Amino acid sequence: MAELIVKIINRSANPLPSYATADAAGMDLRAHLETALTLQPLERSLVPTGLFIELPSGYEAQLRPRSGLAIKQGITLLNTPGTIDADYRGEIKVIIINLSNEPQTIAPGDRIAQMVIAPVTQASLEPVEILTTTERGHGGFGHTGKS
Ligand SMILES: O=c1ccn([C@H]2C[C@H](O)[C@@H](COP(=O)(O)OP(=O)(O)OP(=O)(O)O)O2)c(=O)[nH]1
Ligand SMILES: [Mg+2]
Repeated sequence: MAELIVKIINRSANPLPSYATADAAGMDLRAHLETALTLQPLERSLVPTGLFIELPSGYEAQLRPRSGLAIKQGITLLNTPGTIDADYRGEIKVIIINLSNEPQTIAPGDRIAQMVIAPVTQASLEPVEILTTTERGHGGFGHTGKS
């Protein structure tokens, strides 16, 4: 696999994110918190990571939920996938929300999300009057049925 260099500053006491297995797609991000954070049902919070990255131009970082947190605690990312632009120099923060019926607690250092680095394609828009005809046409939103 091609190696891509991402510069990183870590202002937290947590270890740097890393790939947990040989072919893991994402690196887990940890909460940079002083004290535990409890979210009431449907409450959301912007959780700092203490991490600042510099991506090469032409790449983004996507912040995605962790499935274990989602199924066990109903915690997900409100804006999934969160987008970290290559020109962003601020702290990476994670917007978590508690979609369970009970209060849920995040402890300092907990792994709250995963970060996937992905290539970006920027497009040029070409204004036209007519688009090409297709079999699908305007059909969408369940147009082809369920089974
Ligand atoms: O979950 C997220 C989403 C975004 N960001 C940072 C990095 C990203 O480059 C910047 C802007 O994100 P986005 O474009 O999603 O937010 P916006 O509401 O459009 O803000 P802006 O007007 O600053 O682009 O905020 C995060 O730290 N966490
Ligand atoms: Mg934006």
